[in-house]
Amino acid sequence: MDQPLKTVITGVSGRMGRMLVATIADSDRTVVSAAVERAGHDWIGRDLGEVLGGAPTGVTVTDDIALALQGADAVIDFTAPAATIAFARAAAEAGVAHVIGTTGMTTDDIAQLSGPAERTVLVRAGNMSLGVNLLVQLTRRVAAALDEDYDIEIIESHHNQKVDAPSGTALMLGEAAAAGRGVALEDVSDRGRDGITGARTRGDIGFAAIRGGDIVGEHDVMFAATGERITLRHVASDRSVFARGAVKAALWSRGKPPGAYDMLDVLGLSED
Ligand SMILES: NC(=O)C1=CN([C@@H]2O[C@H](COP(=O)(O)OP(=O)(O)OC[C@H]3O[C@@H](n4cnc5c(N)ncnc54)[C@H](O)[C@@H]3O)[C@@H](O)[C@H]2O)C=CC1
Ligand SMILES: O=C(O)C1=N[C@H](C(=O)O)C[C@H](O)C1
Repeated sequence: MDQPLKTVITGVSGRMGRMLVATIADSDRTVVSAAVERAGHDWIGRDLGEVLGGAPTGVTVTDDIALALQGADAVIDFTAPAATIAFARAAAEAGVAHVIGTTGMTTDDIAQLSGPAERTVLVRAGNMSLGVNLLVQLTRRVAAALDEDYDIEIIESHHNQKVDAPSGTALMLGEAAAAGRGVALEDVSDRGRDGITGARTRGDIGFAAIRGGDIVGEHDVMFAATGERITLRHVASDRSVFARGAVKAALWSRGKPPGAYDMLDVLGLSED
């Protein structure tokens, strides 16, 4: 068997960072080799196990990404767009695979990942769960089978701490629906209805975002026509589905050539 994958976790005190530490602790194929938080965070300089309320692990939380990447095989990154761009450059420099779950990235942010992806393996997805990635493929197929008599609406629901909208998953589903229809999402996307909006434009793909309580992540893709409605739905009730997908992507990265990949590649669901 291969040596356990030496994995760096960024944003380690966050909702996903903590879930990743727990997921890796349950695996004999990966170990946390370093843990990163933002400068000034009160976990910096402290033992990861102790700040999580357990036994010491020997991993000291750091804000120095270059140091954290030394000798590592992969970095799993669920943080924020500016941090992720900086980490992509550092991972490319260190030749370490970069698994990105961060959402809310603009087109310009994403363009800044193409240089790093020429130098290392970069896997990025707005949702790392198997279920959502299957839903992406189903959405593309249903959109291809139906014409514009079926209005496509994407409704996402998340917890009250989420900072970006529409969710990364909603945008993945929108891209899939647009691809199924053979159009560019940017040409048909309707993201901000408020006031006297006028009637719906035929062919648009609409987005709606709900924020409340501790909702982990729910996504509906609705195809609404006169007289009938089809809804494809995914409900995440536990963040472990995202963490398991991210760890799978990190393990998959081993030995792969540099390039930009997504979870469809990792899961073998890519149809292109
Ligand atoms: N692709 C997927 O499957 C999923 C993606 N996400 C996305 O992951 C991101 C994080 O989500 P949560 O864990 O819920 O957020 P969170 O706010 O709980 O955690 C983010 C963490 O990143 C840290 N951070 C920010 N800037 C940093 C920097 N420069 N260096 C080091 N650490 C830094 C913060 O201090 C915080 O601990 C969001 O963009 C979210 O949408 C969340 C769940 C699943
Ligand atoms: O912020 C979250 O929590 C989530 N973010 C991702 C997204 O933006 O789609 C994935 C998941 O839905 C949870």
